[in-house]
Amino acid sequence: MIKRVNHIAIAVPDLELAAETYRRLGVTVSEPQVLPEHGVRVVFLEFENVKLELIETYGEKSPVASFMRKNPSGGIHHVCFDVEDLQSTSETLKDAGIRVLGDGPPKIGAHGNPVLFAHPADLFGVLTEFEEPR
Ligand SMILES: CC[C@@H](C(=O)O)C(=O)SCCNC(=O)CCNC(=O)[C@H](O)C(C)(C)COP(=O)(O)OP(=O)(O)OC[C@H]1O[C@@H](n2cnc3c(N)ncnc32)[C@H](O)[C@@H]1OP(=O)(O)O
Ligand SMILES: [Co+2]
Repeated sequence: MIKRVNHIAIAVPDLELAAETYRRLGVTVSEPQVLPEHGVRVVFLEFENVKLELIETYGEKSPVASFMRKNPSGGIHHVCFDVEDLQSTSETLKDAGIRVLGDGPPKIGAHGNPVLFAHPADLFGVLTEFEEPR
């Protein structure tokens, strides 16, 4: 089901400051993207072997707001895996007793691909995102 790591996300209190910090460390940083449907602003850090996603809360109902209240300096927020088929992934997760978050169809993520999230309490304390590359 899981093919590879797509990205690791770090929640930050100030996206511009975090982006500038990584630029100074020699990292290629994308332009900020606003994703109102996900309640975040995001930039990507490009590495040879993996992408990192820096996320900042956006809007009144950001799913990251509560995490930031508990972790005001920021912290590792989620890991994302590529999967072949999101529908069968959703069914496999549910069969394994792992809660899939949200009740509608998968949202489109920052890369233009459908994504879903599984509850951190059911995956060893790690919020886990699954993405189907198209
Ligand atoms: C950029 C777009 C997209 C992409 O394409 O890559 C993204 O990545 S968007 C990223 C933001 N979106 C999401 O996070 C969506 C899924 N998340 C959620 O639905 C919620 O955040 C949540 C996981 C259900 C938590 O909701 P919240 O309102 O924060 O509830 P609580 O504060 O009560 O948390 C419940 C429980 O879970 C623990 N928790 C919360 N967040 C995390 C986390 N990131 N990692 C690990 N654990 C987390 C929290 O501490 C609570 O634990 P207990 O206190 O033990 O109950
Ligand atoms: Co993500």
